[in-house]
Amino acid sequence: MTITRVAGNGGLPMINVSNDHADAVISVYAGQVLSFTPKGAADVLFVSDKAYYAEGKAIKGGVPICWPWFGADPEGKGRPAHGFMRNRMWSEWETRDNADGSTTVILGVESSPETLAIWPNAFRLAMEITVGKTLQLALVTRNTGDAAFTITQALHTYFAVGDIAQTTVTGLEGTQYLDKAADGNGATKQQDGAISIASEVDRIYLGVPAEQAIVDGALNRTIRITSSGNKTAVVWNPWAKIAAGMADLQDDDYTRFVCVETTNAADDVVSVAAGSEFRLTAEYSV
Ligand SMILES: O=P(O)(O)OC[C@H]1O[C@@H](O)[C@H](O)[C@@H](O)[C@@H]1O
Repeated sequence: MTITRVAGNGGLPMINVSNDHADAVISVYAGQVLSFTPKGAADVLFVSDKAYYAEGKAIKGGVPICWPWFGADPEGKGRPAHGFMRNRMWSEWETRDNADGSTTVILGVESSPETLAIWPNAFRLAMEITVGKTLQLALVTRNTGDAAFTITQALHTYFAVGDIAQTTVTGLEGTQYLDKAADGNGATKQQDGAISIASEVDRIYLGVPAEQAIVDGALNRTIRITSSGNKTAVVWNPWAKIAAGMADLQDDDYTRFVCVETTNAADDVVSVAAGSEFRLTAEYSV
């Protein structure tokens, strides 16, 4: 038995996965992976001890899903930042054990009169999660309507680090980025060397390669990220002042995580034709 269904924090439905390779906690609410712990290793993901576990609120940590838009409402209608999937109940669609000892859980949401009132497009959104030696994620958008629609999106992953001051993000050297912590609409800047974080960092990297790494000198480990379907990636750490203003973070939590997000953001807008699907994938290994 690799899967146990439990009432998790706040009574939210969660799936615990435990197999020969790893343990994981997956919240059906928000379609969100909260923990991925390869056997013998520390958790790859960070979740705030002050996270909210309540309908209508986003859980601070793990792998929140931003969909069908990343960041502010693209139409300026006052709808919530990062879309409306990270704060609603999803459904369990499928679970299976695979021949290589990994376990797959598929969660999903289909459009309903309620979602159509927020965003007028028919869809079927699936989050495919495979827990094995690595954590494999696929966010699959199917257009079930009769006209194309566009989306931006993110796997807004909070990676656990031992100490942000001893952490660098590699793989984005030489790429251009939009600096949201300065003037996100200004000219792009070029990444010079590995990214080290010593103040607020909120950047959309453009034209990114398929691999990045988080090199953690405190935990003495490297987390590798391999992605597909994205031309952009976001690196975010709020640093002290913004973290202190977030009720669902402890003041010093900013030292314990970095978000390296696989995204379709900024001008990386995806058009999904009627009847077709789009896959955004990421794989994490340590
Ligand atoms: O606090 P939220 O809504 O979860 O967003 C967190 C951050 O998410 C990042 O992806 C954005 O680039 C930041 O601008 C934002 O502050």
